Amino acid sequence: MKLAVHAPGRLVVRTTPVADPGDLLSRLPHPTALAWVRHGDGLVGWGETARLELPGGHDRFAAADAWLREMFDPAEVDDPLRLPGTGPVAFGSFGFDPKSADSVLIVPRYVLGRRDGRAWVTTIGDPAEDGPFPPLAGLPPVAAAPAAPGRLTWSDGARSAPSWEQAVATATSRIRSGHLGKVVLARDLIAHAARPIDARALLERLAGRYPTCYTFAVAGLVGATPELLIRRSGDRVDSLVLAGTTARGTAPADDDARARTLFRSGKDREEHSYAVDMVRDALAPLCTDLDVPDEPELLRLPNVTHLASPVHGRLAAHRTVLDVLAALHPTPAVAGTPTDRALELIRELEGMDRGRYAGPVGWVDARGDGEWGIALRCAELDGTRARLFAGCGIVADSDPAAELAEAQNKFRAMQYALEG
Ligand SMILES: C=C(O[C@H]1C=CC=C(C(=O)O)[C@@H]1O)C(=O)O
Repeated sequence: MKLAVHAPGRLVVRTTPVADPGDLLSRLPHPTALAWVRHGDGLVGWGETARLELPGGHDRFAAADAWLREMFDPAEVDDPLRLPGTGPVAFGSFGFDPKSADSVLIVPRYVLGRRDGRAWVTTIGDPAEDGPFPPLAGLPPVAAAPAAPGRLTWSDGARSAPSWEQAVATATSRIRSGHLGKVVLARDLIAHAARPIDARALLERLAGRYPTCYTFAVAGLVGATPELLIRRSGDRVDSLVLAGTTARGTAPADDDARARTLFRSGKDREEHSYAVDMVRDALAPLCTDLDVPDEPELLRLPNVTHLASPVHGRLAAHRTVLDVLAALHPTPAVAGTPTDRALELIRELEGMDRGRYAGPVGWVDARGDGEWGIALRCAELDGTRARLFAGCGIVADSDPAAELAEAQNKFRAMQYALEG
């Protein structure tokens, strides 16, 4: 089922410790950036040693895992650090819908990483194809500042605001009639820029304003997501389940009042509990210990406050991060409950293909460690065009106008990144 656009022979991989690089993103030499950064730590990559584009299907995670193992298992690896993210890695971004053909994995030629005070560069190549392959001798230089996209004009995506509100109203009536419990409906918005959009300019702005989020770029999908779908480090797994949202207040007292209202809101707690229950049910069979909080906490971001449940577990047997995310995706934070009915309603009501928005995005290494978020607060870049996405969980009591306002607030992360 797989279509390998470019797969090399035997890889030679060298990881070398380096001095603290400072801002990882500033060292990306081209606009075709790969990135996964939070609080300054993470991985950035450039160049392309191998690429896999996958058609749709529920088995796309297993196919990706098998392809990586075929390539990474026989690799000649020199990795004195042996940390999550050292040695060979792939960045990836999967289509949201199992019917979508948009999933992509990229093994970069160069990776620069930092984790807990240690930094490294990794060179990944195929000497048979590339000739003698020079590893990076040290830190790559700081690149010239990327150009901003310039003047922007905006247009609706698949649905205008009133048409999307109508879709939300239809969803609430289906939910009230007992057809399903929750569905997440999204809309898209198009930005047209004066100049080709350089992902690096957006990444810098997002990482500066949203340091607690995971700022990412994979094959033109760029964003800063607050939602960690799964992190695997050895037998430990962590997830941060988000669902339930309010706008930030204009002053501290107003902000606190909004946060309290969110915390007590039956509608938002219902939205949240669908997501937490599903993550618990998906992880429980895979874990010996699983810690799921009884009550959510509040996660405050510059544009919105979310209900958040941090989940931690220990894997019972060897599973790669891709095995675990296959069990989790799509959660009710982005699809709904029950999943199949929610997916059908999304296809019927959104009037668009989500592509990789709301799909898993992140990285995986040869040991099966990795970090994957849900691709939210993001845009798909194509030359001078950016397609932004935002979605909202809909339950029986959802109000279309309030959901539209919530989607506008979620768009603000990428609007800020583009507009500065
Ligand atoms: C679907 C999105 O957000 C999800 C994550 C957090 C809160 C959500 C909500 O309150 O609706 C959504 O479930 C999005 O940002 O596009």
